Amino acid sequence: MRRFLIAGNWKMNCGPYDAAELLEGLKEKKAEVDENVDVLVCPPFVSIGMAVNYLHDTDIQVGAQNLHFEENGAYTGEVSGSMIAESGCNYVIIGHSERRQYFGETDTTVNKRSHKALEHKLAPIICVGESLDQRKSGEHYDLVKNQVTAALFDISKEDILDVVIAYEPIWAIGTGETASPEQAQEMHEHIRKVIGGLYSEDTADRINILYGGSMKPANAKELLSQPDVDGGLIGGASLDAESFSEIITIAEELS
Ligand SMILES: O=C[C@H](O)COP(=O)(O)O
Repeated sequence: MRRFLIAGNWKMNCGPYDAAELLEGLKEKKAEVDENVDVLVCPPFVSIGMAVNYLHDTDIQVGAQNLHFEENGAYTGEVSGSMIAESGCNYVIIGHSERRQYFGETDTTVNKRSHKALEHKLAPIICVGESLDQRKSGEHYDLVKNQVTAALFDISKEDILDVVIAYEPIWAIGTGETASPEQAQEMHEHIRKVIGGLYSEDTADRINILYGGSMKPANAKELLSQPDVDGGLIGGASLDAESFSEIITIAEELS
């Protein structure tokens, strides 16, 4: 039985002071969360330590937004999986389209990072999704299939159970334009079939597939009601304690 995962990706927002304010608001509204819903915030690296300390007495977990695929060494500006795990995180976002677009992330590095995350018992939230042009030209299903297949290369049948996939159509990220519930469901079902083909149907049934792209309280119910939508990876709306907690409440009501 899958549980909803409501994850906030803060992106490059909220240093420690702003993070404290945001988490204070979130704690007031949602320190306790229904047992069928997992809640996660992914602050920038500099705010992770503070968030972990701040949230230790709540049901809210903390994750990172990226990790390096090497263990340690001369990689100025990078942060390793062991450092993230040691900081108290249990999830890490990998392959977000913004990293693919601005920082040269490829399917190969997404796969390497996913292996490294799993090695450190961090659940990788692997992001996939198409651009508007790719959707218009009808290549979105193949593209997402290839992204998922490449990301999961050589991941064992045991480790796959800790992987989370986030479907984030690039055209819906930060644009206010959301995939319709039908579009989200179709792609999530497709992703589940791809995983079923790579592993087994039973395994695919156990994997959480999140939707990301302008999810907010006004559209969360419809999106989360789709049978293959198991939660959200939420950008803008996670920066507002009220909106984020409203989405959590919607998930609780649906679970
Ligand atoms: O990781 C989160 C996604 O990029 C969605 O961002 P958004 O909710 O601001 O559209």
